[in-house]
Amino acid sequence: MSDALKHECGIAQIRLLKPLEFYKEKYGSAFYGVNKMYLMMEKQHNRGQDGAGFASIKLDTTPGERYISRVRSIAQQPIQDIFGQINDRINKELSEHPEYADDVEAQKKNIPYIGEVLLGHVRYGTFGKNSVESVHPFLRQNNWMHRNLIVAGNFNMTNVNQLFDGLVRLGQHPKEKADTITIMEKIGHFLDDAVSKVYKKLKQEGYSKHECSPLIAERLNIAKILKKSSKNWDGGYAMAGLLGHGDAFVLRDPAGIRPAYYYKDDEVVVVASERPVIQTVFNVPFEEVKELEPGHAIITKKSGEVSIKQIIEPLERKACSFERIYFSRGSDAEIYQERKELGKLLMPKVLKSINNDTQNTVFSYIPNTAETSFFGMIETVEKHLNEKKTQAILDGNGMLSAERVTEILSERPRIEKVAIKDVKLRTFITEDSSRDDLVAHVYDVTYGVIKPNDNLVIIDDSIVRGTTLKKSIIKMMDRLNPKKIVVVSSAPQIRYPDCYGIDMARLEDLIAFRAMLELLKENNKYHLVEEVYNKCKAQVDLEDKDVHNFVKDLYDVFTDEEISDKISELISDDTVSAKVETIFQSVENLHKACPKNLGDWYFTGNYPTAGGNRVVNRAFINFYEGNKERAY
Ligand SMILES: O=P(O)(O)OC[C@H]1O[C@H](OP(=O)(O)OP(=O)(O)O)[C@H](O)[C@@H]1O
Repeated sequence: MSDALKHECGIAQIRLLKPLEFYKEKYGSAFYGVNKMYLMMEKQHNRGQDGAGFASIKLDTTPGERYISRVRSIAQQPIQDIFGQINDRINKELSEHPEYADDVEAQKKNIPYIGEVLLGHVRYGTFGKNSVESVHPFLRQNNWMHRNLIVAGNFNMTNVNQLFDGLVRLGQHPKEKADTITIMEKIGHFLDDAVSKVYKKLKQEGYSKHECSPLIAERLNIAKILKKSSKNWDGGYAMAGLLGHGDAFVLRDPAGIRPAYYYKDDEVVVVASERPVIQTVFNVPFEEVKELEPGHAIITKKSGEVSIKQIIEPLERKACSFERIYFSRGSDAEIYQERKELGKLLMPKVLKSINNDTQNTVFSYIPNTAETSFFGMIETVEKHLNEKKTQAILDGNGMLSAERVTEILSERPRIEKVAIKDVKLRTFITEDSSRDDLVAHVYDVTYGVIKPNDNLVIIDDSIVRGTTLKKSIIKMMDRLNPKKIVVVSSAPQIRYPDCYGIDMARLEDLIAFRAMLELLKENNKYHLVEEVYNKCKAQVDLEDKDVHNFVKDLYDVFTDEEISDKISELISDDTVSAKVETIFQSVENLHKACPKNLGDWYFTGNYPTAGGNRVVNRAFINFYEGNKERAY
């Protein structure tokens, strides 16, 4: 699967429960759904900037009328691009047919995109081809309305090859080995099957062919189709789908790895990857947006009936913590507090590193995501200073002059915006090939705020490959001549590949892995690499559940601090004059800060599904053999 595509993305689904006339009447436009979808996708642009797609379905059309519209783009600003296209088309129709203006029925009949069921997707394709064909939603067309399937997901399966072979065993001949096609064909297979069965049953009951169609829509059991389709999926997913006649669903993986939230009232049913998106776009309070439980699906039938059904037995909840640290927008009420807490929990180690010398230390952050943890960090510095001030005043035994007390009280943490980010892009989720160049040019530095004897503490949310620091930040910071640069990471050391949707690249790309290898070399223990390789090779043919993560044994040779120190060396070089120190969050404190998202496999190597151990095993073999292929 070297050219596989990944889908660390955002999804949005809207079902309008009332006739379109209602929205025209109440909100002034029958394009209400399209407008809301635009906002929902725009507010999730943090989840994907390489592509965007939109699909909609019109309910109850007459045969011969088009009822599915889809538009996808990989333009530079893909969301704007697709809605630009949609708006142009709508405006063209409206200007050519002024009579449509107040006629919702004519609008629905003649203008594409307008519909009652809508699906949106923002995508980042971290490797492989980034062509428009790989952008979701995917479409499986059929002349039978019920068999039309539209799928968009935020997912990554660890066992696409096995799933593909499963399809072939079913007698299918899939046109591609890409994971979205495989997943869609799997659902499609059981959908076809279900439609045929319901149809047969209806015929037996004496209904005519024509009468069957609406009854099939009613009787199709989506939960059952999803149960059969997802039986062997191993991965992280929030999978959204629409059926041609108007049923809609979103299914979440059994460990709750990928996020999904929903809201419903008597006008709409909405599902999105992030909670605040729904809060803002539909103006609803936090408590009314619910999290979709792991292993469950939200199913909205064409009739408007909504149900939440358990599809798969939930596993131990391991929601992805990297969603909280970096991927999701920090505007979520819980995520915001969690990010602050991450900053706070790092402070004891930071104070130790600067010898409590807050007077000669400037605190700053690497934009943008780390800004929130920075606030948390500063609150803790203020607390520390208050304790120091109180002590100084108490030590004065009431004998201090007013000037001295003012002087004591006036000490504040020195905070500055030292690093500036020149573009709005997120570099981590930018396609691999163009990333290095982007990282090297995207940041700039503020001059004149650091004195030669200062420490500079700079917090980032995560250090993955270390390129942001090495190619850009450290060199720029060093030009300001600080005595010491303390790089603080909200996330623990990223040691293992992710295989559930956040692309943490190959093992050897991870700076923590490279640091560990360096240490093995320096300590004459590099033979352990071969030993682990042999162990990995020996378990290639085992069943996933029997595979063990032996890469952990290599990290276990060293303490976290030894690896952090080596990372400090790797991100600086001879040209850097300041002393560089790196401080990482501990896994324990990460769990304290983000108690609902305990998924930590990229930090600990503890994968929540059996397929994870196979992936890390393969990743290590690939590294050892110099094979550049992805492990999943
Ligand atoms: O160690 P590296 O492999 O270089 O990756 C880590 C960097 O990537 C992310 O920045 P990004 O530009 O994606 O996003 P942000 O502006 O939201 O922080 C993250 O915030 C780190 O700064």
